[in-house]
Amino acid sequence: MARENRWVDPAPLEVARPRLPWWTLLPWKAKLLLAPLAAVWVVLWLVGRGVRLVWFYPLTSVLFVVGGVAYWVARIWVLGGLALVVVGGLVWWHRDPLGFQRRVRWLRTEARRACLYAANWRTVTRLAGLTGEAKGREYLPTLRRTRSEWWRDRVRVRMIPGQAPEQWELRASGLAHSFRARSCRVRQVKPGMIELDFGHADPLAASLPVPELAAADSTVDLRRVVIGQTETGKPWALRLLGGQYLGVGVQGAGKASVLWSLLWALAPAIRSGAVQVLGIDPKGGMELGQAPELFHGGPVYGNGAAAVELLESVAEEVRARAVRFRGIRRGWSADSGEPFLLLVLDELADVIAYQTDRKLKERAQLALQTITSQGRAPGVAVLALVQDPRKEIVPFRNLFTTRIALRLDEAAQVDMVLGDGVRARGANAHEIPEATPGVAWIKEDGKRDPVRARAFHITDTNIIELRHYVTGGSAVVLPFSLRPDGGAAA
Ligand SMILES: Nc1ncnc2c1ncn2[C@@H]1O[C@H](COP(=O)(O)OP(=O)(O)OP(=O)(O)O)[C@@H](O)[C@H]1O
Repeated sequence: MARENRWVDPAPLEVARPRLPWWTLLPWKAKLLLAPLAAVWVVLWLVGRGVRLVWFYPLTSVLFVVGGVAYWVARIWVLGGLALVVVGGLVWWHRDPLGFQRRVRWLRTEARRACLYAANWRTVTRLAGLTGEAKGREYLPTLRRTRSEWWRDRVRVRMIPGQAPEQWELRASGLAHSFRARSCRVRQVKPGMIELDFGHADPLAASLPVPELAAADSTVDLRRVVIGQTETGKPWALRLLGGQYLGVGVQGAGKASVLWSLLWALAPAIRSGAVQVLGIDPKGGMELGQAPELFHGGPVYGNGAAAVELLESVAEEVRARAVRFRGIRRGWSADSGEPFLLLVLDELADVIAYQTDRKLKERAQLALQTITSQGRAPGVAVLALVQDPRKEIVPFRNLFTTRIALRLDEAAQVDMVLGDGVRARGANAHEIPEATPGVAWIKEDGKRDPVRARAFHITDTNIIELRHYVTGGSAVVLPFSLRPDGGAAA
């Protein structure tokens, strides 16, 4: 019974009929007339493919043509020369792989394009769901220019219509795995065009020794204070004039190196009095107490009334300067005759969140909000460091124009510090290895893409050198065991 009811395919051998191109249906006379046009089109298409090939593989094309001509003229010598070049290249690569990769960038670019990206592009984009289909036609994102550096490949992509960079950001991890990279970041180049950054190595893996202190009579450009290096090898510069900085990182993330690198770069201006640094160190002086001479009037140790009063006095100065500048100048400049003020808060949470005295806590929050929101024009900047970025701890994170995420514990913390969507653009501060303190992701207001950089490594010896520099050699540095407070002050 069951057998009789079984469904039988009425046309088991019927397959999808192939769709013939429209021109095959034309009468033969029309085909004859259109034949020369079709021939011209085919030739133009071939020329276009050739030009494209030369554009993407210039070196290989030149070598191919020159090699072919030379081989035709003098066979044996060319073969010998070629063998020598190959063996020489292999020896160089074996002895100095990094130098080889740095110098022979063009070769690497073309080899990686041909063997990795062009070879797998279609399959990977299809499997990653980055292709599209409309009216029976498949749309593929186009692989454009590629550039290989020793630590990353930059791959430009023309997206298909209707696609957004965010769709690529969602697939970034899968793309990295498919193209055998450690990471993949998506950058927007122009409408419809993105650049994928496939990282293979960390250019910030080695710590950066601090440069020599600038000559005492040199001027410091407060719009460009260099405190380290970005992953592309450019200086990591802070725009102190008009900027408010929040640095967040777990214990040992290297927050102090951001602070000391900044003071190091400002040293000539601190020495001349053009910049006055005010400091609060709630950890009893463990950090700022290493160089108290750098701070105008000495740092305040602790988070009590003295710390809050200092904050309030800076807030008052912000208001007073605004009144003094009114109608005379739009913002602070060196010729105003007033020093630029930099307020350094080593552990912000201790001052504005962990206060047991509620009144002090409110006063501290109010003063700091005034400074960060109004300090730009009167020439007052803040560098605040904190371990915990939660809203309950720093309720006014958005008042800091630049946020620096050093190593963090969780992905959610990255969003809290850098803002929504920045992590999707590659800023994985929670993945910074413990072995690279001082590495950070930086997000500046008004700039779409975050930057990855590392601060200079400032040692205890450097800090002593800095103290002598700023005091003109009069700093008294006691050996650790002789310090009255067990190491904090001199
Ligand atoms: N930029 C850097 N390059 C290399 N090493 C660094 C750098 N910054 C810090 N370190 C090293 O990492 C360790 C911890 O650094 P640091 O004290 O600056 O961290 P932190 O975030 O301030 O920690 P904490 O919150 O406990 O004060 C130190 O041993 C220091 O020498």
